[in-house]
Amino acid sequence: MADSCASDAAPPPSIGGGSFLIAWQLKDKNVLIVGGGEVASQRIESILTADALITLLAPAKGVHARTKELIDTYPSRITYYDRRFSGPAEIHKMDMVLTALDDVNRSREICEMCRKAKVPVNAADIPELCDFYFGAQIRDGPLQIMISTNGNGPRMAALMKKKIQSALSGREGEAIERVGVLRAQLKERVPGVGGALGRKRMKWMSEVCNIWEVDELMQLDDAVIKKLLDEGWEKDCVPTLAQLNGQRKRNISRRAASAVSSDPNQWLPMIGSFALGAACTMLIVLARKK
Ligand SMILES: C[C@@]1(CC(=O)O)c2cc3[nH]c(cc4nc(cc5[nH]c(cc(n2)[C@H]1CCC(=O)O)[C@@](C)(CC(=O)O)[C@@H]5CCC(=O)O)C(CC(=O)O)=C4CCC(=O)O)c(CCC(=O)O)c3CC(=O)O
Ligand SMILES: NC(=O)C1=CN([C@@H]2O[C@H](COP(=O)(O)OP(=O)(O)OC[C@H]3O[C@@H](n4cnc5c(N)ncnc54)[C@H](O)[C@@H]3O)[C@@H](O)[C@H]2O)C=CC1
Repeated sequence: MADSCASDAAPPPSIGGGSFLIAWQLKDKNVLIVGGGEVASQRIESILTADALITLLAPAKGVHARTKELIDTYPSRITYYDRRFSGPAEIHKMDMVLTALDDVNRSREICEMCRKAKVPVNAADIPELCDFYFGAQIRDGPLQIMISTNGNGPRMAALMKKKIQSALSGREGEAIERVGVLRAQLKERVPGVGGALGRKRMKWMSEVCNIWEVDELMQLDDAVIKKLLDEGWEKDCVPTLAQLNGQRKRNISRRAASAVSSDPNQWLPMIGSFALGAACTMLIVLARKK
């Protein structure tokens, strides 16, 4: 009986086949990089962006100029050893291991050691042994966009990056930084986690982000933030920047603000019906003229 039920049931919608995208917090964590070539230099730069502590193992004669420059520039972040990888003891205190070697067998061995020690590993030359992949990156302050083709076409990831970059103004990072400050000050004003208050705070923050344009969010300095919290949060509404600046006397209500802000599905049909109505009227007028 149970079997026949199971066979009648529709198969679940396909959901797998991707990788898990996360923003890994590596600050002050230990990352081992084995190899010092050009690929290693790119790895070092990515890892430095996340404020990790790097241990670098590579014989000096194979160290790329850019790698050398990074070692010299960030001595407090990179501990460099002029030698080869020696064995499993190297990975024990590590939170992450990266290999960028011209020796695929050694790379494979290091991956196996890491798997045994349950330390996440990326081998630049062996995708099938990687616990995670690097991706093309767009960075603008706190805004971080990673493009991954899941191992299918790294060059395509670089090209997609250019496309996405051209759709951005370059001001989003600063706007997001200001939103971060507003968010922190709101939490300071109304502390607490979860519950009805948490829901109200989240709804209000979402509304601000929906209504205010990127260029307006950039103007959220301390004075504007205070005003927005006093005139908005405290009065249970989300005024626009123009309204905050007193360009219109009356604050729009929270409901009205939502109606303006929310999705175009609400107002596009209205514009459509209006246009259709206007077109019909014109046709009637023209027909009458004939
Ligand atoms: C699986 C992965 C593992 C990992 O490195 O984590 C991997 C593996 C390999 N890449 C190889 C080749 C190239 N890699 C690039 C460039 C990038 N590769 C990156 C990531 C990744 N590369 C991971 C998957 C990411 C994804 O699928 O999205 C980027 C996105 C990020 C970064 O490296 O930081 C960075 C662009 C960043 C930017 O420009 O912004 C270029 C182009 C170029 O240099 O311009 C080429 C030559 C052209 C080509 O092959 O496309 C080869 C040798 C293949 C061979 O021997 O034929 C292997 C090994 C293999 O595939 O066997
Ligand atoms: N994932 C990616 O995006 C890409 C991956 N690759 C692959 O990445 C690997 C590295 O590429 P490059 O940096 O250009 O190579 P490279 O030849 O410039 O550098 C290799 C480095 O590994 C060091 N090394 C070799 N054996 C070592 C050991 N046992 N211990 C410590 N260091 C050791 C060398 O001294 C050298 O510094 C290659 O296998 C290449 O196929 C290449 C291009 C892109």
